Amino acid sequence: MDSVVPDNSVSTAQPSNPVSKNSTTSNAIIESWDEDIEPISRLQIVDEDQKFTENLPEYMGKWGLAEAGFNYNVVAVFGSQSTGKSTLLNKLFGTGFDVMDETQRSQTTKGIWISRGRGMHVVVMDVEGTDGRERGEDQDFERKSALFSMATSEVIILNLWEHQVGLYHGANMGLLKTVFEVNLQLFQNQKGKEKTLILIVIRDHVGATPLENLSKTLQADLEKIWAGVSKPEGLEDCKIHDYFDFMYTGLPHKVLLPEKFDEEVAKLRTRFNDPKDPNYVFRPQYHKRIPADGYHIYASGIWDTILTNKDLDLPTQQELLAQYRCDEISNAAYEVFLQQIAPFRSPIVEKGQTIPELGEQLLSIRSEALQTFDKNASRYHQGVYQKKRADMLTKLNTQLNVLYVGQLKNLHKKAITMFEERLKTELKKPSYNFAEVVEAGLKESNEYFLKGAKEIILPDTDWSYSHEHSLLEEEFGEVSSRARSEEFRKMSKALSKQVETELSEPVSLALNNPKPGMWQNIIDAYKKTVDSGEKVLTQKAKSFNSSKEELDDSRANLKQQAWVVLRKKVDEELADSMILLKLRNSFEEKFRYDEHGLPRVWKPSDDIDLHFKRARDAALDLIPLFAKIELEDGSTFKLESTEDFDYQQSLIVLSEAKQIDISNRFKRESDPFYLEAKRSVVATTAKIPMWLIVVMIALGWNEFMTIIKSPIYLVLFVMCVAGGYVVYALNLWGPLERIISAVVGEATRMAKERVAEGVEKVREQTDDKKLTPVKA
Ligand SMILES: Nc1nc2c(ncn2[C@@H]2O[C@H](COP(=O)(O)OP(=O)(O)OP(=O)(O)O)[C@@H](O)[C@H]2O)c(=O)[nH]1
Repeated sequence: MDSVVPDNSVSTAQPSNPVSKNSTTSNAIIESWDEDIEPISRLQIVDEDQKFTENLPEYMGKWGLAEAGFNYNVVAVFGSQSTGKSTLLNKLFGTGFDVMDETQRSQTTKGIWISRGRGMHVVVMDVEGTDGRERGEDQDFERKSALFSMATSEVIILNLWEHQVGLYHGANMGLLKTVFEVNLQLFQNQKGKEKTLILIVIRDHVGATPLENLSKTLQADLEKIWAGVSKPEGLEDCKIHDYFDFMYTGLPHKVLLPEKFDEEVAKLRTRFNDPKDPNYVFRPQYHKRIPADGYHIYASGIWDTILTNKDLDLPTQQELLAQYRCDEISNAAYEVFLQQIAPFRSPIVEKGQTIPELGEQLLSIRSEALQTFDKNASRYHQGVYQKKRADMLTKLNTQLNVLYVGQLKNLHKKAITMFEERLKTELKKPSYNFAEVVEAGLKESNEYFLKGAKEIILPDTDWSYSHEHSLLEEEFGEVSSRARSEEFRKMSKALSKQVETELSEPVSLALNNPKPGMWQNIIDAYKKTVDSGEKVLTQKAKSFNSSKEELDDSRANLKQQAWVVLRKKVDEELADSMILLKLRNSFEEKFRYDEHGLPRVWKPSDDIDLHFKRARDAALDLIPLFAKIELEDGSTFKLESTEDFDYQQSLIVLSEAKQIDISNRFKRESDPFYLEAKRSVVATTAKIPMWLIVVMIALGWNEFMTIIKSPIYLVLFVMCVAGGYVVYALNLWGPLERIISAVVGEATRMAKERVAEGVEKVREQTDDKKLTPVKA
């Protein structure tokens, strides 16, 4: 169980101004601690059961040392039991270690205690005395605590009475042997690199033997002990000074000369807190280079290793500590890093947005995470730190890579959309050069992508956008070729329309005036149209950056398209009804009109049969002319067939069966003309015969002569004729007719009334007669 002495005044116990290793503080001139000041809190880090405390991190924080980095030192005290170790530490550092009650004279310090020096960044360790009286002959804990102190402290205070000097056992030479041995075990591979300072404090130094003499005696003893220490292989010749520096000091009797004692202790304190003191003990070469924030892990790790009796090898321990702490620091920085990049994930990965200056922001977040890591982890074992840093960088980059890939994809999509929209807008404009539009669009979108992609390539990554860029370029190609096809399609459509317009009239004219050179005229019109179409095509093809093959294909396509349009027009013009109309027109022209184009009036003398036959044959002769598109000499226009276009077949306009059908239908249609012609001859022949006219003149001669001879009749006749002429000339037959009918109607009505009145009168008279009584 950890036992901790309660400290109710931690704040007063804490230094208000942490002392820098390189600065002299007011503590340097403090001669003794005010007895009333609350001692600094202390902690038993290893208890009687050899269990390591779990409260060290808490106490390190409480003492204000957790964030001290390397700016702290560790001192431990060794010595026999009840030699005033705790007293000395309390006086020197203002700590509150238990001091033996004078009356009891029993061991007070059990296990290992730790506290902080007042006003100093010093961890003070009070180690159980090594007398063995309380523990019997069990040297186990002595060795373990020596190992622990040596592994964690820079300065070891070796406390001994003056009268013990020169006595092997009395001066704790056995303990020193242990110290030397464990030191060799711990630092065997670091000869000369890390030294430990042993400050030998001779207590109750009365001064009869000068300190110099005492130190010489002690030094000689130490060399002797060193010689007797069994050394590892390869280190047989190593010297004590390869591993240790020694300092000696004496202190007067505390009980007999308390003031002198306090004075000397105050002087001694400057060695611990005044770097300018020539005997300053915390020289950099003694520092164990354990960052303060990792001290608790290191210390507990050392103790665990000691307990399990494994070989305690400090470099390995330092590496282990570095690994543990670097992981801890890395994880903490990584958590913050994850929180910082979280807001980017949704817009990039889920919403497909691009974030401007993403690279800069990600780099800043990554740098911050690395800086946090570097700040705390760089103090640890360099090999481990560098490796962990590389690991962390990889871990950070893995997370950032998701955003990088997402942003790259979104840039890709946006570049394509940008390109498509630009094409769409530019190609809508009235005059444009396709190749120029495509080139400008490509340049703009490509630059956009490259700018964004370069921006998000972070240093210290193997990221590359070349694959995505090549995919983008492929897609650009597809988009532009789609746009080109679309433009080609539009152009072909426009050309087809143009061809249709240009061909429509000549085809219609030629087919409505059928004659042997008809098809030649149509082909000529076709060639002319195709020529002008080809000119447009060639001009546009330049703008499309078309290859020669593409242009040739387009030309062939144009010819074919134009031919299809032509055939369509021919089919329209030579549909059944149209062809019959054309035949009838031709027939009527020859049959119903004479050579001067005047309508023919058939006379009995005319040979209707012959005329009819000629006209009909001429019309029927047109059927084979219409039936096939061929030139006058029987040859055909040359055009290449393709898979879906059979040119030879397209030359046939009317099949054999169709020709027969049209021929029969026409014959039936033409028959009524023959009959009509015949009837019109009969009608002309059925006129009033001459003799009848002569008879009529002979019979009416007397009346005619009467009118001529009588002036009244003549005048009346002339007036009637003139009146008739006026009515005819002024077109007054209608009104005259209405007047006459109105007059006749009125006259009839009046006549009817008169008749009715007459009848009424007659009836009344009849009735009167009936009513008159007969005079008897
Ligand atoms: N003669 C003498 N006695 C001292 C001196 N310093 C302390 N003492 C007394 O020695 C006794 C033991 O003191 P501690 O400080 O408890 O000694 P310690 O070495 O810490 O004892 P443990 O922790 O039990 O090993 C106490 O009664 C002190 O008063 C000194 O300089 N000279």
